Amino acid sequence: MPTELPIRPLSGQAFMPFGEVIETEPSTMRLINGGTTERFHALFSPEAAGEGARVIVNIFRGQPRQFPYEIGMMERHPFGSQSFSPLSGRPFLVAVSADEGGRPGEPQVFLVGAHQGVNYRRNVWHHPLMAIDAVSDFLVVDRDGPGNNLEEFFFETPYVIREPQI
Ligand SMILES: NC(=O)N[C@@H](O)C(=O)O
Ligand code: NI
Repeated sequence: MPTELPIRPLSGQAFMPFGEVIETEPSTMRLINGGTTERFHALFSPEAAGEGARVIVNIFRGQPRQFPYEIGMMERHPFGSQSFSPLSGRPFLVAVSADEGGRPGEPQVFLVGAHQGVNYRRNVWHHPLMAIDAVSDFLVVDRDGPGNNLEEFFFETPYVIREPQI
């Protein structure tokens, strides 16, 4: 029987072990362009490890997940970070896990607001993109280069999440 996972509110604190929340955090703001622009500075630093690696910027167009949704697997990218910033003005879901002896522990699921993004630090277990409600575009900053940058783990018994209340 799949274990149901709660969907938690996202905060920088709660997400700290896994990466960064990309948002207009007041403490990061500095005025530029003669005071006409607020720069929320250095929210995270992309990681791209290995000879010949580079940071790249992509757009992912995600199909909405149907609920109840089974989280049957997690993945991680050993050579680089990966960030998702919504371009369609809709919230989305992320699931992350601590590493437990080389496999993901029980996932933690967060609802990410339409004006927030997340950056998964290098080698952090996460579930692939989970768009909700409608086809949604995301600006994705991650790593390109030689080597296999994808490790997947399939759970013996999937977890399940219900439709988030938005
Ligand atoms: N495979 C791919 O580029 N996407 C995943 O890494 C993901 O986290 O969505
Ligand atoms: Ni990924």
